[in-house]
Amino acid sequence: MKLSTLFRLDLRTLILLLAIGSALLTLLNVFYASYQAQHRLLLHSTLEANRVYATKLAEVTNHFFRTAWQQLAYSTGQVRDRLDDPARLQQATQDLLYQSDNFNAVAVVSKYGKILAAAPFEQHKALRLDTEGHKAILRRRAPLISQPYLSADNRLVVTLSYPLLDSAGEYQGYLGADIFLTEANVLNLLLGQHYYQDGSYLYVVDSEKHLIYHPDNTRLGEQIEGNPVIDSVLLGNSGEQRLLNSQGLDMLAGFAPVPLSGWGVVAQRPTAATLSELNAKMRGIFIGILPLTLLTLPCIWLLAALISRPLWQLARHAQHMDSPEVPQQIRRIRSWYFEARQLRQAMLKGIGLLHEKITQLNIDSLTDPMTGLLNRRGLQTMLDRLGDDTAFAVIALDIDHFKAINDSKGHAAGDEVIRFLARMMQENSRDSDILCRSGGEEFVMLLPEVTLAVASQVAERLRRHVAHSTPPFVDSLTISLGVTHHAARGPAVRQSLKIADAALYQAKQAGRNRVMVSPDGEHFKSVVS
Ligand SMILES: Nc1nc2c(ncn2[C@@H]2O[C@H](COP(=O)(O)OP(=O)(O)OP(=O)(O)O)[C@@H](O)[C@H]2O)c(=O)[nH]1
Repeated sequence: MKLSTLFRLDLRTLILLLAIGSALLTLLNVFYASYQAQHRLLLHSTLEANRVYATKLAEVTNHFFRTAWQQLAYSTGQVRDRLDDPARLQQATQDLLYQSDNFNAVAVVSKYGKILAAAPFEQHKALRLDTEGHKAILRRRAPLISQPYLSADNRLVVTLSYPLLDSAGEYQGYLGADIFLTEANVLNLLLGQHYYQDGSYLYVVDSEKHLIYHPDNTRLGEQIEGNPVIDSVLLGNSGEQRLLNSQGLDMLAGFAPVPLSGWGVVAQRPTAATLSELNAKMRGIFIGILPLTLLTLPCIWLLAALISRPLWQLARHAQHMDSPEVPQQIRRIRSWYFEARQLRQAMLKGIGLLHEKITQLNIDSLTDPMTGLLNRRGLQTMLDRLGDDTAFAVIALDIDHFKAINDSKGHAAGDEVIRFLARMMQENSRDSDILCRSGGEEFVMLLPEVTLAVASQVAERLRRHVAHSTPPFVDSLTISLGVTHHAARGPAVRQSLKIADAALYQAKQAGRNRVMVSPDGEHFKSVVS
């Protein structure tokens, strides 16, 4: 089955579909484009915000280390050359611990690894530290920030140390300040201000990719592999990146290094959380414009219907252009815009020409071209129109000795004489009479609603006029006529025509130039004027 038959689309449906379809498509297009633009903008702004935030916190942390070392440096000045004064050492450690919230524990350690003073854990005094971290501090003899390590009492700790030199510049040990990563500490204070409710969070890694700070405390100390952002920040880079993190989550991350500690700060937000906000917003917009859209669609529908209506009506009438009522119906179509008006005018003109042509063809097919009288087909058509209910008189007539005219004056002259007689017939008849050239020089006249007596007078008058006329090419012209009457609902018309012919024959036989009347084909009577 053809597609066109399956979907019988007329112009009106097509315009409606096109108008509503393009309106909806435009709407969807605008909606999609704005979604895409918002999507790009949101991802970009989230990445940018995270980068700025990570950079800020990295700077704050770096600044903290600088001031912490200054604090340690100041305190080492207090205890230098007094390592043999336990009370003084103890006082200095306590002062360092309590003058700020920066450290969870402070200790003075001798160059042999022995704790000379400790706060708040005074009982640790005289302990010897032999962890790798402390050995490294003693070996390096420089301000250091340790890797996170498990302390003797099972705490995850980072130690900031500052070397203790006597007045001669001789290395005596170090002043160490611990930050307990799993308990309340300065890093929590610095980093914990982050706003977590929108799904974003912050974490810090040390130079060996251990988590030093993370909202999930249980992950502290965990070493993270396979995270491109961590790899980048530990190379000293700062920036922003969309990535799949070590747990396979799509993240929007900003990152920045902490130069003094070699740590990296990463602020990130799950992409899904970011986009869900956008989706909710777009849903809101969609719901917001929905009423207007629903209101617009009927308007578009109405407009499309108004535009298509005249075209649709014109197309419908075009299917019946030959019908006589169509021009009137087309004139009534309200063509309210230029193109429809032009189309209507063109159709009316076309239909007018068509009807003219049809009428002309009809006339041609029923008319004798030489005389303009009806031909045999025309006569039959008129008889059909009269029908059975109309009575009429029949006059059959014929030019006398026409052959002689033809022979002596020529065929063209004979034609001219025939035309002359046709004009005489027209002049001697009424509009309601039916005049026909039934053969070469033979004619028939039907006189509707006319009695035999009147028809006899008409025939006689015509005969007289012809006989007294001045015909072309010949000196005189006479005709013979046979008259009869056809009654309503009478015998067949053919029969009446035969009777008129018979009467004509009798007129010829009786000497021509006369009228012979016969009511029945058996009795004939010559008309005398
Ligand atoms: N010029 C011309 N002659 C025609 C036409 N049709 C028929 N004729 C001629 O008309 C003549 C008719 O001749 P006939 O039938 O013998 O009749 P007639 O000479 O009129 O003699 P009657 O009728 O007995 O008086 C013939 O010569 C036809 O050729 C026509 O259209 N034009």
